[in-house]
Amino acid sequence: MKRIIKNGHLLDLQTGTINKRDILIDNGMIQTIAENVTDPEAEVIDVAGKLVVPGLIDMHVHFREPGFEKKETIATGSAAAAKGGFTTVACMPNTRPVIDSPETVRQVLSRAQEAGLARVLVYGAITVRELGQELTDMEGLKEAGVFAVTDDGVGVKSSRMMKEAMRRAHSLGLPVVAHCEDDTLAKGGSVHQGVFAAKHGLKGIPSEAEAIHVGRDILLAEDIGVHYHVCHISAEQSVRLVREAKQRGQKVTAEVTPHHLLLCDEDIPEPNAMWKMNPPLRSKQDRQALIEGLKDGTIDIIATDHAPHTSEEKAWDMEKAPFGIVGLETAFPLLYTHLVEKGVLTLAELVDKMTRKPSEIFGLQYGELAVGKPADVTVIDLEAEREIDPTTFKSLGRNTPFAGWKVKGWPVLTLLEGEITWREI
Ligand SMILES: NC(=O)N[C@@H](CC(=O)O)C(=O)O
Ligand SMILES: [Zn+2]
Ligand SMILES: [Zn+2]
Repeated sequence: MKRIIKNGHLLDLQTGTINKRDILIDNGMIQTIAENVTDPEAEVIDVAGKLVVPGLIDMHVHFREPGFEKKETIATGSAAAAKGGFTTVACMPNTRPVIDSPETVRQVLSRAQEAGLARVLVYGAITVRELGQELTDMEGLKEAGVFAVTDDGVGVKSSRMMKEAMRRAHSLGLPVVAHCEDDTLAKGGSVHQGVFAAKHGLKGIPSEAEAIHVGRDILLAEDIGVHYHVCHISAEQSVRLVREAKQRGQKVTAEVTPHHLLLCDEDIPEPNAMWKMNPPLRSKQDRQALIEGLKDGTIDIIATDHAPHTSEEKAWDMEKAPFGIVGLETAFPLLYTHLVEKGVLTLAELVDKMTRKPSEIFGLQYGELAVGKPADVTVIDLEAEREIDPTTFKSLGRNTPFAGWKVKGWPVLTLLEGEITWREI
């Protein structure tokens, strides 16, 4: 089937300029991009005045299937992705069973295929059941389709285990993606060790709990040459370590979440698990360092760490409730409103860090609007302003601290390989 996305405002990521263009899609691929395209066989969708960008890519989501289908399923997570303007997402393996076997990888991929609303990439675990005791069969995982390995949810405790994992992953061409957390420092904490923790007498998680792993892993990776990627970077010290490693030419990359870019511990109104996530919201100064790191390229990409939990679990108190907040359906409007409109990032910088750059660092084929590429296209209404209302989410997770925030820049049309996955235009 042919489609024309007509009169869109296409953003040139290099120059930041916007050009009015039509996109002709045929057979799931972009066939033509030009000022005026006509084709009598094509369905025309007029998106006059709306921003047209490559389908957004989120390299860090938790879809909870298999095992925790009350929190999210691959189908509901994919629907949330589509509504949020995402066409490609990468699923973390901390499911039950953990995605540590080829069989589970195949199961997740086939569920994603059935749902059909997002392109789902799958991370395999580094260690069996993410227990840090024994490496997974990375070769088998790769054959089954994983593109990278991680034990997200927990840090890999043993340096020896991490080093061996890096060697094995590197020999297979798999990036090692790390949740950096030294649990001897972090254990029992529910918020950042800082102003808020002190005020409320809560046990804090210090920044070093993250930075120690970042530093350790950079040292371990140096000789091996593996692509090492830091998940949800949150502390100033970690940013510094990644910056230095990059300056030395090491293949190190990092991601930051929308919440760590927009919030700090002082923004937490009172102890309430909607504000509980791992790593925790850190200090104002850390938040500033993340923004600087993103601007100077130390931090490569933005990823949501979409982590749905049930309302029941998130109603528990701060110490008992699970860590995590959802992100797919709010990421773009939040970042557009609070970073682009306020002049912190340009629109081209924001879009780049959510499309082209993730594709580049992980060697994917997506994230670009160009002839001959898969037609992953997201159309955004930059003027539409709405309050964030968790009851309207496609995600089963309603856990967000951003409920009630009035934001602009909502995705109104998402196409995955030319097929409509979200539309309100
Ligand atoms: N980020 C979180 O707060 N929670 C994640 C785990 C993780 O990303 O480490 C989860 O699985 O719920
Ligand atoms: Zn994590
Ligand atoms: Zn995560």
